[in-house]
Amino acid sequence: MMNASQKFRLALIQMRVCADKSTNIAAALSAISRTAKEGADMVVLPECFNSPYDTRQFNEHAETIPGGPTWSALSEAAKEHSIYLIGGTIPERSADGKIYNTAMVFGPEGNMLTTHRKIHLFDIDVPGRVTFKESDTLSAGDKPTVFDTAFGKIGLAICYDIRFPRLAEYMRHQGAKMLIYPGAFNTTTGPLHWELLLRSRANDNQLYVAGAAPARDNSTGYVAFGHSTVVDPWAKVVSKLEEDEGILYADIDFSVVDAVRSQIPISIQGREDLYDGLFQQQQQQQQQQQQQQQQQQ
Ligand SMILES: NC(=O)CCC(=O)C(=O)O
Repeated sequence: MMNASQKFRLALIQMRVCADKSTNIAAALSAISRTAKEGADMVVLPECFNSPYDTRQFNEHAETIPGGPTWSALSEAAKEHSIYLIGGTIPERSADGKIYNTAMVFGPEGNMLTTHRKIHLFDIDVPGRVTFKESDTLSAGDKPTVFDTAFGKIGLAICYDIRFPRLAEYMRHQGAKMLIYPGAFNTTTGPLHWELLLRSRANDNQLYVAGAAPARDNSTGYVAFGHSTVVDPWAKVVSKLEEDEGILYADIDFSVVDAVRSQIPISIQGREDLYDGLFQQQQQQQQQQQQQQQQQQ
């Protein structure tokens, strides 16, 4: 591990996912071991790396956290290689029988630091292009996640969560210097929105943003876009993969976050006094209009 406290080497694993859970876990472990040999301090797996991204398969692949085979394998890998490991996501079966799309985070001693349950479920319908309804089988999380590392604080959210700027803003206010999104965008929205969203969240919040995706497999029902990407606090893409399997490395320096925030100080220039009043006014006007409409009916 690098010693300078704000600098570290990040690795994103863009792997192919198949229907067999143990094959997926073995592939992840082998890639993690490669990243450790290349000096990675923090490693990120993609969304849904132990199961096909398919609502009909989540139940079969779901496991409890802690205690399931994926949890054990990742905990041991983090400890063996002395890395921070963000275990992409897996379908998690909770004590009350619900299933969540959940990311696990392990520290270099193999201890689980936190989990994040996807807050915004991916329910969209673009006719003839892409229709997906996570809420058919998944439940939504209700807690933003920011965790401490030796390098600084990191915010964690999952794929569709990236479309919601207020969640990112909240994590930034909690001290995050990087946002990590394990994500599986698709070939319809990916080309238009994936990089745009990663760069937008970086630009809005002046921090690093990393998106770790599964590799593309054209034989599956839902075809992932790939293109794992790291963006810096200037909103510049520093490293990006195409659609095939691969590992993306980026050398991160959190002092750049502080530099950008002091050079372009938007976080202290916002006119919250103005917006708060304007939003309240707008809400009052909408309520009045609704009341008038109800009276007229
Ligand atoms: N797995 C997801 O949440 C996909 C999100 C996505 O593709 C989008 O367009 O948003």
